[in-house]
Amino acid sequence: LQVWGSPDSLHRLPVHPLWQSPLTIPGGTRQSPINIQWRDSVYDPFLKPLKISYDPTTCLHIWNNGYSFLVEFDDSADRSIIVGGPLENQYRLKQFHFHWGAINEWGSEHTVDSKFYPAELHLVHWNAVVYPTFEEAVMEGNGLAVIGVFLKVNSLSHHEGLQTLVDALPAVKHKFDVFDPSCLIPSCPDYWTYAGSLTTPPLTESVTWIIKKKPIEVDENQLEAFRMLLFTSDGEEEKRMVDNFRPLQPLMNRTVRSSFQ
Ligand SMILES: CCN[C@H]1CN(CCOCC)S(=O)(=O)c2sc(S(N)(=O)=O)cc21
Ligand SMILES: [Zn+2]
Repeated sequence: LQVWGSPDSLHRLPVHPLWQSPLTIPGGTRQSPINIQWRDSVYDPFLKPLKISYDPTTCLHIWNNGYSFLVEFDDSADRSIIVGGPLENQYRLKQFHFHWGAINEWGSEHTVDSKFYPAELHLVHWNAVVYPTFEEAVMEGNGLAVIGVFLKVNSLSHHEGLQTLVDALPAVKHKFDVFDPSCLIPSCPDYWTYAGSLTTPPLTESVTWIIKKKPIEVDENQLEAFRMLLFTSDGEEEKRMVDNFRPLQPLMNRTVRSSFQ
């Protein structure tokens, strides 16, 4: 158990079975997630705005992979891509998924000034300009780019776009016709960026992280719908899918840059 917060608060963060074994990469120097200390981030005026162009018809299906639920996209051509920001090439959208907690006190993977959000969205893209397959890109330092978006609970803000996903959750093996994930990304262009890794096995140090400064707002019922999912499959003793976030990793010799002053 990680003790979080001041001793008197004695918040005890759960360590999910996925992370009970000390899953560390021997010699890892750029692991994720990390705490983003706002005042230590360095404004980089040469960072470009991130350009996002997704084709909603590339959306394939939503499913539960035992770690999260994810929506996968047809990445056989450059139809849903991001370019600009800290990226040297354009990257193709492969999938997006979420991480969340059992309660609203925690759930995100990254923290900002040591504050957790109740959930975090990851939009995963790969460098198809340089690498012939996604599998190869997963192993290379500039192979992946993941956009992180924090979710914040505001009982007055029902998120229309998220509701489309929430409606599909009960039958998670659900065919999707079209879904445009840009509706889940805040319009505010501000982001932090740093060199990191996958936060699940294989934990490869292949991710350029782009963490949006502004969260999206969702309502309590929408987050509760995430917590109804299961880690387990039919016939197994039910285990609710919650707290599927990796513990914070050391910053080591890295600087987090910001696109804003
Ligand atoms: C449960 C496995 N999660 C992996 C699956 N992929 C990598 C492995 O691919 C095998 C060829 S991935 O690149 O889609 C990816 S991104 C993230 S995260 N949380 O860091 O945004 C985790 C994962
Ligand atoms: Zn993730």
